[in-house]
Amino acid sequence: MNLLDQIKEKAKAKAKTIVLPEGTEERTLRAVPILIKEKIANPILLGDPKAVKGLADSLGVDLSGAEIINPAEAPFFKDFVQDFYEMRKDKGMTPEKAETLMADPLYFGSMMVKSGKADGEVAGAENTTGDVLRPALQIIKTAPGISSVSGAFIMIVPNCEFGDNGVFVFADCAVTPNPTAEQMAEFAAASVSTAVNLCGIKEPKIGMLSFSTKGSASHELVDKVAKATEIAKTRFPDLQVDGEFQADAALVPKVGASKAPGSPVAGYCNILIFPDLQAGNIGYKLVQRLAKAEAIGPILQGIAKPVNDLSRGCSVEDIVNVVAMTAVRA
Ligand SMILES: CC(C)(COP(=O)(O)OP(=O)(O)OC[C@H]1O[C@@H](n2cnc3c(N)ncnc32)[C@H](O)[C@@H]1OP(=O)(O)O)[C@@H](O)C(=O)NCCC(=O)NCCS
Ligand SMILES: CC(=O)OP(=O)(O)O
Repeated sequence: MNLLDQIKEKAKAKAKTIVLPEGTEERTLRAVPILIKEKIANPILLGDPKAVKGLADSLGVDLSGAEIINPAEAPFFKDFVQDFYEMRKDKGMTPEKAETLMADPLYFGSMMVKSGKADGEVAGAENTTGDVLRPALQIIKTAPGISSVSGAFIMIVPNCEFGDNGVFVFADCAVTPNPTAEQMAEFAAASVSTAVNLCGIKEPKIGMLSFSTKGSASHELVDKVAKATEIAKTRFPDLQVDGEFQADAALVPKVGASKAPGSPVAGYCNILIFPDLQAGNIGYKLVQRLAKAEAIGPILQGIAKPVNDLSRGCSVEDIVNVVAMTAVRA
């Protein structure tokens, strides 16, 4: 059974409820009957039921079995507004603003997860990552002991001898534009949990990426990655992590042995931690498009309850996969 099928099987066993705030988005609607038929999750669509059903009918999509909730008309809407106001009043929130924001499906969806009315949330087929993440970060917040959320992609590269038989975790590809060395170290630790729990990778090996390998270049950007490597080794002594590495030194055994002799992971990395979001986001999209890799994510790591974003370029199948992943983590 391939990795995606394994994840779907795990999701089926959990039968979780996943809220999909983009209830009038075509690919999301097309994903719903697949989720129901394959019993991957119980989906809740947000939006005006008339508009949601109208679009579904025009697309020939059967929504039987899916719950549809119009945020402003939900019986618990006022409670959500009050809770959100209490949560944010020290940050300048007013009752009026809380009411307006809670009518937005992305805020309402995060509140459903926070309150336990849904086990997880998936959005981002039509909204930007920033708009999906902001309510999640404000309402659901980070898991205990974690200060920064990151976004990982599971990359399944066809015909690839590197990584874990072509399976990799890439991070951060979605959240923090310019992480500090401390944040990069946290992303490395969080990615191990994604690699082990979602990908079944038995020996996670982390490469901290740069344009330099073990001091081959001198620059403050390289210093940040070297520092992140040291912090990761000190703060998380069980991790198999090394750097700074160029991508070839991280991935290719021969190059790793020649550029970073003696490194326990050079040439064998299956988790790649990027030095900033430009590199991470560009890197995953290049591998996805040029190597025809399956890119599943971004999977939000370090958040207290599972919320996952989608790329606006996602397919119906991508939505089904990310919902399955979300259900497994719920
Ligand atoms: C993540 C992001 C949305 C943060 O939003 P923002 O509105 O610019 O930032 P703010 O600094 O006001 O943060 C909003 C809240 O999120 C929290 N936050 C921001 N980044 C965080 C992170 N990495 N981890 C945990 N919390 C974070 C802040 O602490 C703040 O919480 P508070 O309001 O309770 O104090 C923003 O950094 C972003 O847009 N990132 C890039 C996303 C993107 O375009 N990715 C590429 C495509 S996938
Ligand atoms: C993850 C990502 O890059 O999302 P989008 O393509 O929607 O910007």
